[in-house]
Amino acid sequence: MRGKFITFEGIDGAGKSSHVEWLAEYLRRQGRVVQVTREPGGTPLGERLRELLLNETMHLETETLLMFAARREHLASRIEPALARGEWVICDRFSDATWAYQGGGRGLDKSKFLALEHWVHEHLQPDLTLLFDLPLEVARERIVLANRVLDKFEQERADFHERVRQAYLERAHAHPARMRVIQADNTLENIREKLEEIVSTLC
Ligand SMILES: Nc1ncnc2c1ncn2[C@@H]1O[C@H](COP(=O)(O)OP(=O)(O)O)[C@@H](O)[C@H]1O
Ligand SMILES: Cc1cn([C@H]2C[C@H](O)[C@@H](COP(=O)(O)OP(=O)(O)O)O2)c(=O)[nH]c1=O
Repeated sequence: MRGKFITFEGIDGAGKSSHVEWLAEYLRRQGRVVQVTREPGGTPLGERLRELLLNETMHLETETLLMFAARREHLASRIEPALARGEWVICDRFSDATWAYQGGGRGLDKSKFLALEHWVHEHLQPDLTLLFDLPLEVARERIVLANRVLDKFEQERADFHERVRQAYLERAHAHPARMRVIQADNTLENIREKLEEIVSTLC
């Protein structure tokens, strides 16, 4: 049987990475074979593109095309084969991030996003997308506390991140069967309980 494809989304500092490995372990304890991966990245070529995407300034369409180029490679060499083998794939960000960051944040024309999405993965969408949502100030505070080096996107102004957040919520509203909004301004424990409940509906 084909495996399940789960993606994590949300603004920077929402807490996605804190739950990705935890969810993988939770599913492994239930006997699933689980791969954890991320975008941009997930393949040797994708990781090289990630370096460029997170550090170099470039034209918005170049940025969008490189995100989808990395995704094409990721799907072909890693995600699709794993799902076909019956494995589950958990991916830290996928196309909803392009919708939110390049579309909402930077103002990419929606029709261009939709054309690329159709080209790159017309027949595949995640089985479940967990959208970590929280007020911008809480996410910012967490990033400051973690003392992490900020990449190109994290260095953007607050209004950029607010547009990203709103674009994610708009997308979740348009795809209620696939996307579940997690109230991420909550304790790790409460969030994990919620994730267990949601994921149990997939099994
Ligand atoms: N529910 C939470 N409550 C408090 N701090 C959290 C919570 N979730 C994550 N953090 C902390 O916030 C920071 C950012 O979390 P992270 O998982 O890296 O976010 P993301 O991957 O979404 O950017 C980390 O230092 C993490 O320990
Ligand atoms: C997948 C993807 C990510 N991004 C951005 C969002 C993030 O700021 C950045 C890298 O994501 P992420 O891996 O979440 O960074 P970190 O490990 O620092 O938490 O790339 C886009 O702008 N578009 C995309 O399509």
